[in-house]
Amino acid sequence: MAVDNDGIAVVTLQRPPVNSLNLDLLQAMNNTFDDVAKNKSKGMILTSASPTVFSAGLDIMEMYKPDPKRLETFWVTLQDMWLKLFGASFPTAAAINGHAPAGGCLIATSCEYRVMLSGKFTIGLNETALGIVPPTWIQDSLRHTIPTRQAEIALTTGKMFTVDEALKWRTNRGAEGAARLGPPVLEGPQMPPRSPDQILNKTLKMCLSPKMALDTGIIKLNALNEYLVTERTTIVDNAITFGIKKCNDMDINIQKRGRRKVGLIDETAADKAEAIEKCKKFIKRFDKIPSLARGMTKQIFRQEVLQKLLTNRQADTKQFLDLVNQPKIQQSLELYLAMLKQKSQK
Ligand SMILES: CC/C=C\C/C=C\CCC/C=C/CC(=O)SCCNC(=O)CCNC(=O)[C@H](O)C(C)(C)COP(=O)(O)OP(=O)(O)OC[C@H]1O[C@@H](n2cnc3c(N)ncnc32)[C@H](O)[C@@H]1OP(=O)(O)O
Repeated sequence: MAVDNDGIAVVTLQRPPVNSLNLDLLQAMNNTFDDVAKNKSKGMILTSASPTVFSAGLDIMEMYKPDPKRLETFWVTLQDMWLKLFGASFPTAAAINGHAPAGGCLIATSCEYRVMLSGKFTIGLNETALGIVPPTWIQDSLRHTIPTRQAEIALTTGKMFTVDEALKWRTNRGAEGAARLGPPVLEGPQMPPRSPDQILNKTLKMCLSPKMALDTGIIKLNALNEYLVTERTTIVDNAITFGIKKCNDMDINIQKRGRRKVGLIDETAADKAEAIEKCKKFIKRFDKIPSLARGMTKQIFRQEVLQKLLTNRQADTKQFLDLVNQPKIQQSLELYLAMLKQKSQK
C-alpha cells in the first residue's frame, strides 16, 4: 500500500503470476483494508502489479483436493474481504489494469468506481459457463453495478465483457443503426440533404401558392406521393445524413448517444498511471462532502445486500463446502486446471 500526498491509498495486488486469490492474499487484503480505515485515508484505489491481469479470481488450488479446515477458513476470509470492501465507508475505486474474471470482477464491482485499461482484456462473472452457480452476494455485486436485466443475462450466460462492451451494451439507434440502412446519400447538386419537414413545407407552400392551378397542384401532389413511395430509402438516408450533420454542427456525440451503456466500468484509460489518476479524480469528488455523511449514506445504500450475507453466512459457507466436496466438482476443477496449464504452456 502507498499513500499519496492527498491521503489516497493505492493498494497493489502482487501475487504473481495472475493475482489468484488464495488464503494468504485474502488475509493480506483484509489487513490492508483495516489499515486504510484506521489511517482515515481519503479513499482507496485497488490495482495490480501484473501488466496484464488485475486478478484471475479465486485460486483454484485452494478448492482442488482441499484440506477441510483450510477450505472453510478460505471461504470465510473471502466473505470477510467482500464485506469489508463492499461495505467500506471510505471511497473505493479499481484501476483495472488487465483481465478481471470471476473473483477479479467481484473485487472490481465491490468498489464504487472502475477505470479499465483499453486493450484485449475481459471482465465478468464466468461462473455459470464453468457449471457453477455464483453465490447470491457475488450476483448482488454485479446487480448493484449494472442494470438488473443486463446483470441477469450476463450472469446466466457467464458473459465475459470486452472493455468496450463493459463500457457500453449493444447498439440500438444512432450512427450504427444508420449504417445498417446502407451508406447515406451524401450532399450533392441533385439531392441536397433536407429534413423531411423542409421537403413537406416546400411542397405545401407550392401547392398553396395562388399561382398554382388546381390540376397542376394535383399532378404535383401525385408526383410527391410517388416520390415518397419509390424514394423512401433515399429519403430516410437523407434524413439520417441531415441528422448526423446537425448533431456534428451542435457538437453532439451521436456515437455515444446511440449506444446504451452497460456501465460495468465507468471509464477507460490508456495506461495504469492514467487509470490511477482517473480513480483519484473520482475520490476527490468527495473532498467537499462531509465524510461521515458520505460513508453512512453509502452503507445505508448497500445495507440490504450486506445484511443478506451477514444473515446467511453459515448457510452460504455450508453450501460452498458441499459444492466443492462433490466428486463431480473435483473432477471439473482438475480438468479446468489442466486446461489452464495446457494454455499457459502454448
Ligand atoms: C472453476 C471453479 C470451479 C468450482 C469452484 C466451486 C465453487 C466456487 C464458488 C464460486 C466462485 C467462483 C469465483 C472464482 O473466482 S472461480 C475462478 C475463476 N477464474 C477463472 O476462470 C480465470 C482463469 N484464468 C484465466 O482465464 C487466465 O489465467 C487469465 C485470463 C486470468 C490470465 O491469462 P494469462 O495467459 O496471462 O495467464 P495463464 O497462462 O492463463 O496463467 C498463468 C498461470 O496461472 C495459473 N492460473 C490462472 N488462473 C488461475 C486461478 N484462478 N487459480 C489458480 N491458478 C490459476 C495458470 O494455470 C498458469 O499456471 P502455470 O501453468 O504457469 O503453472
